[in-house]
Order: sequence, then structure tokens, then C-alpha cells
Amino acid sequence: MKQFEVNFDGLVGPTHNYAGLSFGNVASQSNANAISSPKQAAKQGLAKMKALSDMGMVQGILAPQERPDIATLRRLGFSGSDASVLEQAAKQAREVFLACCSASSMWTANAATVSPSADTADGRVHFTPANLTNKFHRSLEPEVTGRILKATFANEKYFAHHAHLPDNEHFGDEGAANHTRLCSSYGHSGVEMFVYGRYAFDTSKPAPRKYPARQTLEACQAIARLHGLDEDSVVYVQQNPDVIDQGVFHNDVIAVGNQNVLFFHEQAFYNKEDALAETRRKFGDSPLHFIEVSSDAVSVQDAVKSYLFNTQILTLPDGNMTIIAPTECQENESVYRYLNELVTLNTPIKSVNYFDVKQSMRNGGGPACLRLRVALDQQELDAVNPNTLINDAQFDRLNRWVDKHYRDELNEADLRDPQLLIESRTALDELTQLLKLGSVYPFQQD
Ligand SMILES: NCCC[C@H](NC(=O)CCC(=O)O)C(=O)O
Repeated sequence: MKQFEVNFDGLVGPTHNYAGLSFGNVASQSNANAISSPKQAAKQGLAKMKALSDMGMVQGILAPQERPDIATLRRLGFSGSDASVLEQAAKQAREVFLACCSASSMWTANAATVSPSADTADGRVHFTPANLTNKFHRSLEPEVTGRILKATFANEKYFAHHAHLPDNEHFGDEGAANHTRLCSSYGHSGVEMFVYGRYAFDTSKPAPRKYPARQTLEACQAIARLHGLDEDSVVYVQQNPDVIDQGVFHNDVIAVGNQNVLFFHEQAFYNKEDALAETRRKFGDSPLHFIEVSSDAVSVQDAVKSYLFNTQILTLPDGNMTIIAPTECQENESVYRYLNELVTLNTPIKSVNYFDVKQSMRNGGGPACLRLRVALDQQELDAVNPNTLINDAQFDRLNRWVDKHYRDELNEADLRDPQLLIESRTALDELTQLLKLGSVYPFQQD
């Protein structure tokens, strides 16, 4: 049976803005209060999706969330009309208000962890939404993310949906941004690599000192249990605490894998030799390529600036791999030099394609952050809600939808505008019809 790896990209929501909400994420912090363009952001994302679909990839889309999040603001004690909830929150609790306006669900690498059917005990594709407990604005996402995933992957025969892990830092979980699956082909059982930043219950273990480690080992273990993974096919690897302190807030800022390729920076992992040896042993006899980038070739700082590792590695229909990189990688001298050399080496990666996703990059989200990978066989693909898959017609409809509803510019004052809330809800209501998702948003359930 044919096998696919489908990328489900997050559609950027109408309130995309720069609020400096992510301590430890250098781009988010340094662009706080910059003026954003939701329209441009959504279009940059759609253009990447269309380009991948034109390369012969199956490309999906995940709907954004309802923001401003009035339901959360009410839960926190703001009351009256929706407009008055917004106004009071903006006046009395600016940080809370900004967190409730974030379009951060666009980074669907953090939507969930996904285990393909070839790896799971019951032969279904398993999804666990990430609880994202480390950042308040992101912790608002998992419930609606779960609903959107259920509406996208609706058939219980093929898809199993779990609740997100307990909402507590002990089980801090950031989803696929800290999870890579290595395999010889998408349909064969693979090795699932879980990367954690710290231990929840043992404070004697190494941990970063400056910036938070968002993911715990205990969260990774819980996901592996929920998904029914075989321990012989799972590796738990600790992220190097020193690189977290240099701005590597997720593993996908310093490592990325696809099929039998793991592409990573020399300093990515703590106890690297053991981790790689265990991965090789569990992977078995077929060829496995470790492409390790030395600090001499590319510094951690340049990796963080350019997002060299927040790239997508795709297997094209002709069997060759290509890298989908942000244009920041072209603009960084050492990274550009490295990528030009990489395609001449004897690895499966033969080309690089650059994309302008600057609106997302300014908040610390590169091409890899913008997508959730779901490996599917033909029957499973046929069971996916077809309206969430990109083809020329759906691409045109979504572009027109963005043109109709999105603003060209947003600043903090605009977020207080009750009209933006109305625009956002009107847009999302129409989107749920375009994608045939049903009523997934709180405002649709009142
Ligand atoms: N995988 C990429 C995630 C980027 C995301 N940025 C943000 O939420 C920034 C939002 C702001 O600062 O407005 C984060 O840090 O989780």
C-alpha cells in the first residue's frame, strides 16, 4: 500500500501579533511590540503549503484558534459584554490580555505528538495534544486543538485521540517539536525519538539555568505509554541544557529528522554518544545517516538566528530528499555556505528550497514549527477530512478568505478593538464551513 508523510500546516489566525510572550525564545522577545501583518503571515504560510503540494507532497491544513480568548478572560474574572471584557482586561491586566490574543496555534509542531499506525500496539494513528504548560498563552490551546484534530482525523477505526497530559509543569509537553521519528520507510515501524529538557521529579539531574526546559522526561514516557509504543523502538534523549540557555527552546531548533536521516548540531544532545548508539541499535541493520554539523561550521548562535534545523526535510516523489528552509538561512553566511556544501555530500539530501516565512520567524517559528507531520497509508489518508487537504481549488478559496477577513497590520491598540473580535469570529465561522469541521470553537457553542 502507498505511504505518505502528510504535513498539516497551521493556518495563521487573524490576530497574529508580536507580544514578546515567550521567555527563552530569542526572536519572540526581541520583536516584542513590533507591528505584525496577519494577512502577510497567513499568505506566506499558504504559499509554502501550495509549493509543497506542487512538489507532489500531500499537504494538509489545521485551523487556527479563536482569539481573543474571551472564554479564558471570563474565567479569570472579567465580565459584562465581550467588548467590556476586552477593555477591562487590556486596562487592568495587560500581560494576561496579550496572552489571550496570541495566534500561537499557528505553530502546529506544538499541536500534538503523533505516532503512525506502524508503531502503535493497536495499529491506529495516535494523537496526544500538547499541554504547553510552560507558557500561559500556549496553555490555552490544547482543548480546542483536540477538537480540531478530531474533526480532521474523524474516523475511530484509524485514529485514536488522547486527552492532553495533566496541566502541570511536571508533565510539560510541547508535542512534535521535541519528537522525531526515524524509519526506513514511512509505512514500516520506526524508532520514535523523544527529546526532553529536564527531569520533573529528580532535581539532582542536569537542567538549564537561564531559560526554562519546557519538556520533561516524564511527559515523554507518558506519551509513549498512551500511544502503545514498544520500548525497543523508543529512545529518550536529553537536550543539552547549555543550548536551551542559548535560545534553543525546542529540540526542533537544533535537530530535525526524516526517514533514515537525523540532521543535528554537534551540541544538540546531552550524552550524545550514548543517545546515538542506542538509536542506531534500535533502528536495526538498514542504513541510517547521522548528519552532524560542527560548531566550527555553524555556531549555535547562527543556528538559532537562521533556524538551519527548523527546516523540513522532505522525501520527494522521486525518492530524493530536499530541505525546506527559511530565507534567513540564505542571509546567514556560514549557514548558506554549509547548505551549499551539504547538497554535494553523499547524503540523501540533494537540494534546498528557500521560503519567506518572516512573519512567523519573528516570533521564533520556522518552516518546521509551522507543520505537524502525520505518516499515513492510503486507507488512512482516505479517512482524513478531505476539506483539510490542499489542492488548487482549496488554496484559492483560502487565499480569498484571507483577503476578505484579515487586516494588513496589527499593533497592540488594535487588539483592544472589539471589531477585531467580531472580524475574527466571522472569519473562523466561515472557515469551519470551508473545512467542514463542525462547531469546534467556544463562540460556536454558546
Ligand atoms: N515552535 C515555535 C513556537 C514559537 C512560539 N512563539 C510564541 O509563542 C511567541 C508569541 C509572541 O511572543 O507573541 C513559542 O515560543 O512557543
